[in-house]
Amino acid sequence: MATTNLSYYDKATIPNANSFRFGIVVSEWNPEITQNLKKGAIETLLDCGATKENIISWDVPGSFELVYGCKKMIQSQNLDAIIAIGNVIQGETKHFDFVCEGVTQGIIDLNVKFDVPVIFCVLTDNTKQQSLDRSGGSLGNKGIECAVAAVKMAAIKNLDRSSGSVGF
Ligand SMILES: Nc1c(NC[C@H](O)[C@H](O)[C@H](O)CO)[nH]c(=O)[nH]c1=O
Ligand SMILES: CC(=O)[C@@H](O)COP(=O)(O)O
Repeated sequence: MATTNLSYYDKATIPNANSFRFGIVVSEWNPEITQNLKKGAIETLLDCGATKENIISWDVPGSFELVYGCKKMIQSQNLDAIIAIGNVIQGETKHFDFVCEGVTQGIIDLNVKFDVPVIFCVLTDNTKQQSLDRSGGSLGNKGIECAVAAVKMAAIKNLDRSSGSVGF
């Protein structure tokens, strides 16, 4: 099923983020897209209770470098979740496939190797219009969706053994 609305969320189902520290790593490729994703993510984190002081942001050259940037951020910062933001648009060659596979597998590896949830906020689109539609356009903003995911996963990260289910 195609994406319908990436921007809707119900704050009643989201934990308060006021005690959580968030990282955002942003690809510089397609900045018109990635900066809108970043804007949506930050606005949503703040709306969910996060403070500006608890949100740190680094830029990397391209989506392929998101993996290394997130790794270094995990190793050097005390974070509860990271949002990896990128936009890969199909070109003439198979390079799209390798970049998408590399960043996807790399982020999976980070979630397995380290104890900080890394949220996959990478648009992998056939056309620029698809990216525009999903970064504040007709289909909403993937950055909003991923910020909500980051808050929810930060809550799970901070569960202690005595906690029960996390009711979202
Ligand atoms: N074509 C896109 C790229 N390509 C660059 C790679 O991400 C990487 O920086 C390069 O291969 C050097 O390692 N990156 C994107 O984020 N989006 C694209 O559409
Ligand atoms: C998606 C990409 O990696 C971008 O560089 C497309 O380049 P190309 O047209 O050479 O496939």
